[in-house]
Formats: sequence, structure tokens, C-alpha cells
Amino acid sequence: MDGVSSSGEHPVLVVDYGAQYAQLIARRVREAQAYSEVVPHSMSVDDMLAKDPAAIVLSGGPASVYAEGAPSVDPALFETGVPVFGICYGFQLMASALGGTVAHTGDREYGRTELHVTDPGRLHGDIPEAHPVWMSHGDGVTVAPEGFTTTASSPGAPVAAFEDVDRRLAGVQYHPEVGHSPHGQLVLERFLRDVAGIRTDWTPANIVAETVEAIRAQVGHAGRAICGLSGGVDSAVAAALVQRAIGDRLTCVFVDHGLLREGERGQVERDFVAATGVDLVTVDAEEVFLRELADVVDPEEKRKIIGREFIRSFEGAARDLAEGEGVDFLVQGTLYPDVVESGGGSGAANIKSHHNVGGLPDDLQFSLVEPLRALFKDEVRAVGTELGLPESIVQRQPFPGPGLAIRIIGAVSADRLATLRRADAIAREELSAAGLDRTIWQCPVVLLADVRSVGVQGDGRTYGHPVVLRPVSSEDAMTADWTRVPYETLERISTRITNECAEINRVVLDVTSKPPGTIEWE
Ligand SMILES: Nc1ncnc2c1ncn2[C@@H]1O[C@H](COP(=O)(O)OP(=O)(O)OP(=O)(O)O)[C@@H](O)[C@H]1O
Ligand SMILES: O=c1[nH]c(=O)c2[nH+]cn([C@@H]3O[C@H](COP(=O)(O)O)[C@@H](O)[C@H]3O)c2[nH]1
Ligand SMILES: NC(=O)CC[C@H](N)C(=O)O
Ligand SMILES: [Mg+2]
Repeated sequence: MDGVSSSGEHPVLVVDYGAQYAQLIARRVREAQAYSEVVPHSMSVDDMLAKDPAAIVLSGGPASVYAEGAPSVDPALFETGVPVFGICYGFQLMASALGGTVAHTGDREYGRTELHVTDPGRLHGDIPEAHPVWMSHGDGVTVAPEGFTTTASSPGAPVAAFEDVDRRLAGVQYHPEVGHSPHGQLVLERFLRDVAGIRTDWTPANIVAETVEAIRAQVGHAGRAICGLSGGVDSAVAAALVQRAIGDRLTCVFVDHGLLREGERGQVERDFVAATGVDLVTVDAEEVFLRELADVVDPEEKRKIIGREFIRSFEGAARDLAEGEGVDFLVQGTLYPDVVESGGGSGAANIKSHHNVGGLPDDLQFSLVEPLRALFKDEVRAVGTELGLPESIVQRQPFPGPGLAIRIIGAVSADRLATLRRADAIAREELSAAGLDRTIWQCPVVLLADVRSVGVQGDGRTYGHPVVLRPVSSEDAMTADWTRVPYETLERISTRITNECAEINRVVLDVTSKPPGTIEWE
């Protein structure tokens, strides 16, 4: 079907009703090559329309649609002509808003359930008549609204799917977004393509083309930009996109804030420049960062100071560069998770202020150019590959901009940084030697600088600090699990760190997933 392409300008909005899986729905939509964003259920229909959505998905949620105070949907949404798909609670909402009946049936279904396709319709053709789906509900639609065809049922949900193709509305009681619904992705794709009429062509090549155009439009014909470049994946890809858009009107700025890992500066100045040919200047800012951070213990305070000092460094570099000519634009490799965690999503809580989002000072003079702001890391990697960046850059493990400062629990000092830098280098060496670089998303090493424990080394008493190993596996850093690193590798890391780092007499392993823990400790 030849409809609109979904993109940053025509997103598929996932309306979050408190679902466990709202982000996952958005990811699945993106996997179907349509661009998607999560928005809160408090957003008005007018505000949704202002985003010019290609379609809207109503998520699941814990409430019951008939309960007092339950989050609802404005029935006007269904009159706008925008295609809508309801999942679980969203399906029940759609049913009750359009005149169907939803009730507490007592027929709970949690987990694997057999679905029977009673009418293939647009969504369920060529799928076995009986197939497993993942359910998680206690309420059910007992009567579908007028105009809808019921297309599937399950033992506990006589109306388990319905569609009104003319009005481009459809929904399912089950969760198509989870891996346990093997045909769910197909059903979602059919809604986007065959019901909503979206051209699912949101591919890395199209993202590059669209983004380069948008950057040109923002920076104009004569504008000059600097790009905060860390050697990491995000800023490398952002720089490559901007370079493609404005060529040599871009200069990259690497800030050595003294919070870097062993060998990092050389790697950026030598290897990164050799691999990409970017025009790079380095700012030596160790002294000022360490001075400003002295005695600061609170993680948010650290982050705000670091965010501010990054900008001061960029301002200094811009002044030196332009010799009076204005550099108005600052390029940053900000990703969607940075925005969400900084509380900048739609109604999201502030978990931590990423230095490049929530940590920015109020008096920022630059206009920000953030071409990756809507993307997740795996999407950024695909864009980087599309741009021809080498594997060594595209597949690099992330390292946070605030660096080792947010891995010292306690105040930051040059001595503590030196200790942590060595321990971190040892852990990275051993994990690489064990061939785990691609299995592990990243492995922060955290120095508990305000904790001491008693040890015995060389027959003498020590009273040193512990370090924590935090190996995690993840797809996009929004959720993570701790990586089961082989004991032999852990043993080598532990032995080497306690032998080679004077202040450290204990190595412990963090076995917390995210949630509830975050990846970094601060
Ligand atoms: N040392 C640095 N010098 C200049 N800019 C930096 C530095 N560290 C971080 N930044 C800026 O802050 C942004 C966010 O940092 P972040 O660590 O999330 O991304 P990254 O370093 O580019 O990629 P990765 O997530 O792979 O480490 C970067 O994209 C970059 O623009
Ligand atoms: O550039 C950054 N600036 C920051 O302020 C920041 N805080 C966390 N991170 C990285 O983001 C990912 C998610 O981390 P958390 O689970 O700790 O929030 C992980 O990959 C972290 O390393 C940051 N990156
Ligand atoms: N997962 C859901 O969306 C559940 C919807 C509703 N709370 C029910 O129990 O039926
Ligand atoms: Mg980084």
C-alpha cells in the first residue's frame, strides 16, 4: 500500500497506559521499519495530532477501564482518521469508548494461551488457526463495538481480536510485542502496513538521507558547528552525519577532563582521527574539572558540574577556533535513552541527569544539533555502519561522558582516579582476552572510595577499598541483565586488581539487573 512513511515527522505514537511493555512496543514498531515514540496517556488528542502521527498504538496497563479514575482515552481520537491499534488495556479502552462492553469476566489468562483465529481478516491471515500468544489480563471484551469484526478468541477471551478496516481501527487482547507471541510481530506489521497504510521504509539509508537534510536545514548555508567528540559510538556517528551535511564547516572538539580511561586520549587523537579523517582539537581541562569536583559527593551535583564544564570547554574551543566568527551550533551524540533518563521524555521521571541533556547549564549559548536524539544505540550502530564507519568504532562499548567521576562513590581526586583507572584497565584487558567484548555491553568498575574493609596482604593488615565489577548485557541500555562472566575470568581480574592496585583489597561482583539497578552506580 502506498501511504505515508513514518519518520521523525510522522511518528507512530505509543500511548503508555502504565504498561510493562510500552518501550518494547515502540521497539517492535521500529523493527517493523516505522519510526516510533512513547507518549504518556495524559497527552491530549490535540497534542498528539500536533505530532502529525502516522498511527497510534494504545498500550496495555494495570487498571480496569470500568474502574473509577482509570486512565481513559478521549473518544474524539477515533474520529480523527488516524489509524489506532489497541493492545490489552488499549484494546479494552477502544472497545468501551466505541460502545462495546468490557467486564471483569473472572477468566484470567496470564502467560501462554491458545488463540483461535475465527476470521483471518487483515491481521491474522496465513497464521495457524490455533497458535500460542502471551496473555496478561483479568478483564475482557464481552461485546465488540458496532462496525468491528471479531477475528479471534481464546478460552478466557471470546473477543480476543477485532478490526474495523474502513475506520483503520484494530486491536488485540494478547501481547503481540513479546517474544512469546510468535506471530505477534507479523500482526503488528500488518496493522502498520495493511490497515494503517504506512510505508515501512524507516531504514538506516533513509534515516541518513532524512537526517542529513534536516541538519542542512538547521545549520543553513554558512553556519559553523563544533561537535563534542569522545571517541564513542554516538558522537562518531553524529559527527559523520554532520560532516556529510556541512563538510568542513564542522570541527570536532575532544575534552580531556581527566576523567578518562587509560590510553583513551591517545586512542581518540591518533586512531580515531586516522580512521575517520575528522578535524579535531583537544581541550585540556583536567585542572578545572578536578577543581570544580573537589569534595563533591552527590551524584546529581557531580553530573551538573560536569555538564556545565563541558559546555565551558566547548565555548572556549569555539572562541579559539572562530577568531571572531561565530560558531553557533554544538553537535552532541545524544540518544533517546539519555533524554528519557534525564526526565526529558514525555512525563518520564528524572533517573539521572545525563551530562549532555539534564546536566546542561541554563545559559547555554549554542543551538544544539542532536541528529540521534530519537534513536536507540543499536539503531545508531546501524546508521554508523551505513555511513561506512569502521567496526572498531561502531561496535565499541559505551563509556559515559562524565567518565570515571560517576564510578567513584565519594569525592573525586587525582589519586582515586589513578587507582580506578588502573583497575578499569585490568578488567578491560582480561574481559577482552576472554573474548567477551561483544557479549558484554559494558563493564563499569566502581571504586567505593568511602568504604573500607580489612584485608591481609603479605601477612600484614590492610584497610583498603573495594571495587565493584558491573558487567552487563543489554540491547539498548534501557534494560540490562548482569552478565554471567566465567569464574576463571573473574578470578584473574580479582587477583590482578588486588595485586596491582595498592589501595584495593577486595573485588566484588554486582548481580543486579536494570531495573532495579541502573548500569552506572551514580
Ligand atoms: N570527552 C568528551 N569530549 C567531548 N565531547 C564529549 C566527551 N564525552 C562525551 N561527549 C559528548 O557527550 C555525548 C554523550 O556522551 P556518550 O558517552 O553518551 O556518547 P558517546 O561517547 O559519543 O558514545 P558512547 O555511548 O559509545 O560512549 C557525546 O556524544 C559527545 O557529544
Ligand atoms: O554520556 C553519558 N552521559 C551520562 O551522563 C551518562 N550516564 C550514564 N551513561 C551511560 O548510559 C547508559 C545507561 O546508564 P544507566 O543505566 O547508568 O543510566 C550506560 O551505557 C551508561 O554508561 C551516560 N552516558
Ligand atoms: N496487561 C493489560 O493491559 C491488562 C489490562 C487489564 N488491567 C486487565 O487485567 O484485563
Ligand atoms: Mg561516551
